[in-house]
Amino acid sequence: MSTPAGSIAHLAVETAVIDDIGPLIPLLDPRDPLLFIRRGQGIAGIGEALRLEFTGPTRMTDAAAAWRELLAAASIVDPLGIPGTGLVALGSFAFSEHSAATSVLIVPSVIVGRRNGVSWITRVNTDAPRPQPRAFGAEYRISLLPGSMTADSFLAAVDTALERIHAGDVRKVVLARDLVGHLPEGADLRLVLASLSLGYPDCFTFAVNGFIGSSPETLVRVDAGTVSARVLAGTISRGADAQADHDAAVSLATSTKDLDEHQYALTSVLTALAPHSSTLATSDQPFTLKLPNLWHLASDVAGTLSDGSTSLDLIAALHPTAAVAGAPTQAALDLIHELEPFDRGRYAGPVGWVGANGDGEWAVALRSAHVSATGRVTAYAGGGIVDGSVAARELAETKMKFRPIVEAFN
Ligand SMILES: C=C(O[C@H]1C=CC=C(C(=O)O)[C@@H]1O)C(=O)O
Repeated sequence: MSTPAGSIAHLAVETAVIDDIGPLIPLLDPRDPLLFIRRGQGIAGIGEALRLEFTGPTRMTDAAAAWRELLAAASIVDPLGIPGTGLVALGSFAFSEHSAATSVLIVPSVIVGRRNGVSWITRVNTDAPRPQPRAFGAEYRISLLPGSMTADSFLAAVDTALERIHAGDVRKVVLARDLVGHLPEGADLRLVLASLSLGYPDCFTFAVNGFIGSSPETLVRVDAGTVSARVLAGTISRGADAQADHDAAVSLATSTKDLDEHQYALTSVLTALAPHSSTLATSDQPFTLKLPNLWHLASDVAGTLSDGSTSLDLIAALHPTAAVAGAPTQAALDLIHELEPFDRGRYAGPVGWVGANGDGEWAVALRSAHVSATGRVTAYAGGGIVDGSVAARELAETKMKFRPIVEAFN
């Protein structure tokens, strides 16, 4: 059951164009940053005008309903009307309906953004001045060490998953493991965000309510009546030189095991979006997406929205895709619950933003870490297990996927 923490307030929202805002990360709160950017474009939030909290199986549909209610009571001046201007909430949702983690929509008091050379500021119930960059705090390094799922227990869990696949209980299941560490007193989280956005510019670097990361996967984007997604599943390490790198990409693109793993994820996205969109299209074959740490099999999906769904309605319809759960979905979720000794929290859930017209951009929260109020850091990475998977290779794959977060904290 979801429980919005605050009553739906009246929000007075005003967006204005400003001179180039410059880098967004130095403007953020060092300990409680709010951010969603890719290639330096996107939005940053300072302060909180409103926070809505949700839990349980209806956390996303409740958020969609609360957002509609909020909009009806808001007055919005938005001369720009481009993605990210006007009333915007940043959000992050728990992976599991059983999670103890709270899902949130946060309307910042001040939002600054940049897109296609245009910078803007949005003020919500405030006449606060334009935020100024603040010097970064002292550099720090922390080690992230195995948490409740050790390497050995991960190997055993993958073998159990393979037995269940061979028994016909499930066709694909995504298993993750955790790494933990502790921040020094007063640590500036913007240093981690700066490192992620510099190292992984093509990923969505995000920070919402103590949850940070850099995800390559677009769960859904809704923009002026169009809907799109980038589905990822299937992974191989980058080669040590140009030839080995090329060979790695070719071997991924022709691997039956990875193509199967990818197809489950793609089918789950197409099935979830079909009732909401016409002209839904994707390529015949996935392409290989190059990231600094690995190659992924990727499919871009695009269509026209046919039923006026908001981006929040669509994350509710899509989550969890087979890129982070498996197939069939419920059997995979049950197996994840059985084999993973932790609550995923908001790892692998939707993270992104929604605007006043319901448009928005949501990533699958991968390559991420939760930072608790006491400074405990918990990072997660997982991989899809299908017939043909090998436990030791899956463990190596999680190491590759941890690299962005491990290196950003180190
Ligand atoms: C579950 C994760 O990645 C997913 C997304 C891309 C590729 C994946 C894979 O090849 O297993 C996973 O489905 C993760 O990064 O923790």
